[in-house]
Amino acid sequence: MMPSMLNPSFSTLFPIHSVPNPNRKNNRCASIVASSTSSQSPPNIKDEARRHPAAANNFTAKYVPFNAGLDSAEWYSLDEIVYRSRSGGLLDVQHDMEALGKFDGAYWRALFDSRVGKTTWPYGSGVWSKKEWVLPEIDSDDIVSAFEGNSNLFWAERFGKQFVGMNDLWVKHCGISHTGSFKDLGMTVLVSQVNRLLKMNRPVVGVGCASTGDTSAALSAYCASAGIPSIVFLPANKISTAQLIQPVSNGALVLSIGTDFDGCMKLIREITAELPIYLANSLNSLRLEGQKTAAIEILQQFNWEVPDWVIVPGGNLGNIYAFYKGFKMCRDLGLVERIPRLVCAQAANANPLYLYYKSGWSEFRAVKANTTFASAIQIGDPVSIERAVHALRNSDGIVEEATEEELMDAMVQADSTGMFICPHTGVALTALIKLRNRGVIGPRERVVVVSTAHGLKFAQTKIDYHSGAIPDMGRFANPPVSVKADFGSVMDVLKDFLHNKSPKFSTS
Ligand SMILES: Cc1ncc(COP(=O)(O)O)c(C=O)c1O
Ligand SMILES: N[C@@H](CCOP(=O)(O)O)C(=O)O
Repeated sequence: MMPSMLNPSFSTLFPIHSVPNPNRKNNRCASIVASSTSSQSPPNIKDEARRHPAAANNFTAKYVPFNAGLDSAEWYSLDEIVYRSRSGGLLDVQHDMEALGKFDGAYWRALFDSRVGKTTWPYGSGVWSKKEWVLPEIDSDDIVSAFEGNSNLFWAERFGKQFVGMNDLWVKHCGISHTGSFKDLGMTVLVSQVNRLLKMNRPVVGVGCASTGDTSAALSAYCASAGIPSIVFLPANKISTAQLIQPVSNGALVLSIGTDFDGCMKLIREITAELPIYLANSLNSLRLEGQKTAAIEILQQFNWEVPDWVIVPGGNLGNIYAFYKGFKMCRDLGLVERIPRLVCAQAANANPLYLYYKSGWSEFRAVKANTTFASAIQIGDPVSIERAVHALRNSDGIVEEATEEELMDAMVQADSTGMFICPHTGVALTALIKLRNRGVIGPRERVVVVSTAHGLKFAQTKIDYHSGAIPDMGRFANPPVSVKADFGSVMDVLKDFLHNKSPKFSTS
């Protein structure tokens, strides 16, 4: 690897510029930009980016069969429409690591750090701030972005101390995002590439996915933003109202189909093989290039220190591999020296990976996924099973599962410490509780739990828990108290409450 002294400085190669205020009079940049825009329109951040093109570099990426070596004879340009290898296996996006490795870890750390918190197009996005590692060849003009990523990584102090006896527990809140889940990270990449393909007149009439509610929300939003038709296949009555209204609002063609997610996934694969509809599920390895940036962001937020464990809820199983890939690239390119141990957490009602893990990776069987409150991971035949196994085996990883009561109680307990998490994050927290109880994770280890969606998408599930509507559940319910509208009745309730909270408190 080239020592940093020999490298051109990153600010020479990738200049960072402040963005002019298009409304400001006598804007210094206005006259320069005017030549590239219509005389009527004020300059915007894309115009500004055009004025400062990144220096030419030789970074490239291509599709290869999953797990192929660096010299794979089978490969495809990212401008081809291909989801499977010749043998029908998964694909992976392979970067030119030799070209990237000409710059040392310090260089990449400084470059990525320099882009955080800016509005420079497209680097203000947490995904596109790592553009060279994501889609190095795409023109910045073709990118469709809502400046996703850069999600908060917060210290879960009270949950850590009270429920798992830990002082160094963190939550990476990928649900605080444009459409309320981590899917935005992958969808900005996929839809940007489709935007590019359309400009190249490639045969694409729209983009489609099967979904348990979050992929469809992200797909419809990014497509709507770029004016590209989107089509979503949803299992009827199996996603939350908040998730359903997202693609409806964004103008997608919404098909509510009388099957489960696995049935929808099978259908979309058949349909995209027949019609020029581009497939947006994580079977398409482009998505994972965006999702892997959450792992890079975690390292960055810890000032490039590596946590001991990262726990990720798993369904179709693309994300666990995306995390592995992000961590591995950081290690291979010298940004950090090791990778964390990964835990994939599944709902016991939809646990094919867990069963495979328990069999010592000897026998994989798809299952019929049963209904779970963690509805976005109600998946029995995950498309990325090989990717997940690779990630876990190479990170000394573990698979855990959570029953319905465990995942709901964990969610509610986390909420009681000030979070408002989704049930899938409840699955991940259950895995943490179990691994702490068994002593696998130590009290002083640094753990990151990945929160994958916003709790507001699952408000009804929380209402059902707290109102006692779910049989045999609700140990930690906190239902509203109905009280008559008079001073005495309100005082009675408050005295009772304060006395129970603190027996020392006495109002008599
Ligand atoms: C909220 C949420 N959490 C977790 C997952 C699991 O991610 P993956 O399918 O990549 O395993 C999904 C989607 O599947 C999801 O929507
Ligand atoms: N939870 C997902 C399921 C599909 O996963 P994908 O990553 O393959 O698109 C969803 O929200 O649809």
